Amino acid sequence: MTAPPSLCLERLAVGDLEPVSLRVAAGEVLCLAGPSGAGKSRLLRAIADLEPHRGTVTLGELAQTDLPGHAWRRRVMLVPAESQWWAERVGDHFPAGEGGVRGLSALGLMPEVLDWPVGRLSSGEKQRLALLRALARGPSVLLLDEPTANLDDATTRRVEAWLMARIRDGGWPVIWVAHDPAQIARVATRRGRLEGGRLVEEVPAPCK
Ligand SMILES: Nc1ncnc2c1ncn2[C@@H]1O[C@H](COP(=O)(O)OP(=O)(O)OP(=O)(O)O)[C@@H](O)[C@H]1O
Repeated sequence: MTAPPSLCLERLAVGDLEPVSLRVAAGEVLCLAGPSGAGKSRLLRAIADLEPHRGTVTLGELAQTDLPGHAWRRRVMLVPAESQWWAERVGDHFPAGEGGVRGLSALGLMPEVLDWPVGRLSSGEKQRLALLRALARGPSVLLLDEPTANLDDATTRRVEAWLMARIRDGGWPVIWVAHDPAQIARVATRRGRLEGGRLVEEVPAPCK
C-alpha cells in the first residue's frame, strides 16, 4: 500500500495574511490556533479552493489547479465550523452504501437521527454529523475548523478519541483549528499560530 500523500502549501496568500509555506505529512495533526479574526478559517477555505488566493497547494503530485474545485474538495475535505445541509432529511446527505452510516453511536448519536429533518438537529448534533459525513466520503486530507466548538466536555472527548482513531487508520494530513490549549495538547502532533497576519511559533518547513 502506498503512503498517503503530504499536503503542501507554497507561498499561499489569502486576504491580509503573509504568504504561508508548509508541509503537513501523512498522519500529522497540525493544530492551528490564534486570535479570533486572525485568518484561520480563510486559510482553510483557500486550501479547499473556496476562497480567492495566490500561491500553490498540492497533495502529493496533484496540484489544486489540476482539478475542478468540487473534485479537489472530495480529496481535501473541509469540515467548516458551520456545516451546510441541502436536503431535508439528514440521512440523504450520506452516500448510500452497505452497512449504513458508521460511527453514529461512537459519537453519541442514535440511528434514528438519519430520519430526522435537518431543522430538528442541535448545533452539536450537526457538528458531529458533519464529521461523519466528511469521513464517509473517503477524504485524503482533513481540514477541521473548530470541530468540537458546540460540544460539552464529555462529548468533546468522545469526538476527539473517535477522530484520532480515524486519523490513525486513514493516515491523512490534518489541519485542526482549535482554541482550547488542553485540546491542542491532546491531539496535536505539531502546532502553529496565526497572529498579526503571519504564521508564528512552530513554523514548519516549506515543501522545497
Ligand atoms: N470574503 C472575505 N473578504 C474579506 N474579508 C473577509 C472575508 N471573509 C472573512 N474576512 C475577514 O477576514 C478576517 C479573518 O477571518 P477568519 O474567519 O478567517 O478568522 P478566524 O481566525 O477563523 O476567526 P475565528 O477564530 O473567530 O473563527 C476577519 O476579519 C474576517 O472579517
